[in-house]
Amino acid sequence: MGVPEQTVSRRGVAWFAGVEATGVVEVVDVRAQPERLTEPGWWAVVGDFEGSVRAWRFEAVGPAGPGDGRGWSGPSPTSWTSSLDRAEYVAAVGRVRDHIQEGDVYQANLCRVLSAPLPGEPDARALGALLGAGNPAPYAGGVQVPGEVWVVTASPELFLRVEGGVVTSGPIKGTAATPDAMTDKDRAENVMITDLVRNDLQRVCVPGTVEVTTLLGEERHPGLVHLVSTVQGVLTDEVAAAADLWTRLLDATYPPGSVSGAPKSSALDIIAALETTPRGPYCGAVGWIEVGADGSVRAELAVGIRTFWWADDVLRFGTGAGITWGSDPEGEWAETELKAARLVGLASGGGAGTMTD
Ligand SMILES: C=C(O[C@@H]1C=C(C(=O)O)C=C[C@H]1O)C(=O)O
Repeated sequence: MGVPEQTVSRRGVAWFAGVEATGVVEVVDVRAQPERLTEPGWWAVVGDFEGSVRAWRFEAVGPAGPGDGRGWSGPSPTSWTSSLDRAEYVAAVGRVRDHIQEGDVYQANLCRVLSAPLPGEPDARALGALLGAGNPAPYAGGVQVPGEVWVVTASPELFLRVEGGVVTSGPIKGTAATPDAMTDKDRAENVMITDLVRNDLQRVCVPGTVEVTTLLGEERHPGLVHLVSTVQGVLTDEVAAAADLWTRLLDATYPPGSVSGAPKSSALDIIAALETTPRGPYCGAVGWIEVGADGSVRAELAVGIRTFWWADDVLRFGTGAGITWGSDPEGEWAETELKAARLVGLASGGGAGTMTD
């Protein structure tokens, strides 16, 4: 990995937002030991969609170089398989629409996980460099601690930023290949989730301070366009000063609304019933938390979409779409293909796409 052996710390690397960190000092379960994240330090964070959120404290933190993608040797483009194939995904979209008709939910984000065999722990930083060159993303980064975590993200979506006592979230809903292909259905999807995120943030913010500062902003990302809203609020003094700040923030907001659905609890039940494999870090949280010497907290956690993770000799990547009553099942399948094609192509050595049906 090009990481120097540390004497007191374990081997590991994390990179986010122009920072590269090496040498792992400790790992904590964020929800069970939130007070550990009030001590000064820089932490890399990875949360599974299913609920477990861990943070690794790093010893040495400095500016990140561009990295070198030449060390990456990915799976063959034809070796990927999907947890739900085209027919199964289309049928599951129909089931979500049945639930919408029944009044159980008005949106659910339905996902599938692509996997490909990749024996031997690969070099996460090398994949990060490759994606950085071929698919730049605002929340790009990654964490590799051998035997503990291996995640590389090209996420375009902000889950939580905390800075100066203000919490910000940037829910994305609405995906199209070009701006003119964005429909009323995409706008409706976004508004539903923006409202949900407002409600989530309200639980930890001073009443009246939660605002939608951008509604339905259009953002271009490599190969696609998204609708992005921004919601922010002022943390209550009690929450901002709490030793269990991170438990409170996560209890209010986790898992992210955009990759769950609305109402969130019903959407989570439907997802658990229809999806056939855990999402893991996909649709969870990936990013960093920095606690200053004065105890001040800065953090930026992305929604773990457009994200690769590796374990047990298998490389994985998730892709999904928000389903509403207005969904066309084949169109939603196509949207999941669009979200995966470029990144999976890059990780497969610039190969021919996802080839999952
Ligand atoms: C689930 C994914 O994306 C989510 C769904 C989106 C949508 O339906 O438009 C957009 C961004 C994400 O919140 C994914 O990229 O895999």
